[in-house]
Amino acid sequence: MLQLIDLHKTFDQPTGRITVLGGIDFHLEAGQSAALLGESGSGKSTLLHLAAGLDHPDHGDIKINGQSTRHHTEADWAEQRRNHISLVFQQFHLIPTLTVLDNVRLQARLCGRMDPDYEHQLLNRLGLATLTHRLPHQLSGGQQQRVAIARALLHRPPLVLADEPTGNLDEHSSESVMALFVDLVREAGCTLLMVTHSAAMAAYLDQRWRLHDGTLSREGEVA
Ligand SMILES: Nc1ncnc2c1ncn2[C@@H]1O[C@H](COP(=O)(O)OP(=O)(O)OP(=O)(O)O)[C@@H](O)[C@H]1O
Repeated sequence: MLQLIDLHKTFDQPTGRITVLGGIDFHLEAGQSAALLGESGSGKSTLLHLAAGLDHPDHGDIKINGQSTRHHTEADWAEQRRNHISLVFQQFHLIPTLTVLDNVRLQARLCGRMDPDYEHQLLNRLGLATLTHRLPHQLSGGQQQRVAIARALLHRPPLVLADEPTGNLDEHSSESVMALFVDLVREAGCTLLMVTHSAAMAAYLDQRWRLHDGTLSREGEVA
């Protein structure tokens, strides 16, 4: 489903050029979930951005569903994100002028995959059923995160890329929401790559990978 082949990424900084990803190889089968671990600054967000086409590698290839993205234009990537990839990032990127319900429906509408039954189920499971007419600023951080999750899953995208929120939610509520998120991703049959700082969360996923010194290695499989 998602394949990263010899990905290299450097950045120019005032002190010189730094290599963040120095030849990354990674493969995740459809329906599998993987945790991406690593110290702060090890390149986790960079890797996620490359996999989503929000930034591009110096060289290497990203294959999604077996298709190379090497020659993708920005329009191709936008189409890919609209139809095949959902992003759940630390900033929830809700539209402030739209209600909860319209925010939840946003991506499904864009790609023409509305599903009233699944929408009903998602809103209930995520505790949003009574909040559908509110605006994002009338929600807590945790509620906003759950809206972002519902929006990411309503159209059942083949690939979900997630950056676990750390700063603005307390550890307990963050972990319980992310555990529910992983359950929903599994039930929807999506493939998941998730940055997490939590060992408990990582153990909940099928695979664990660690970024260190520009290389990615797989850690012990979870039974
Ligand atoms: N656009 C950029 N220009 C220059 N340097 C960058 C850029 N984006 C990231 N970096 C650098 O690349 C390195 C990896 O950053 P990245 O955000 O991917 O790390 P991370 O593992 O996600 O960190 P954290 O866990 O703190 O979020 C850091 O040293 C960062 O300063």
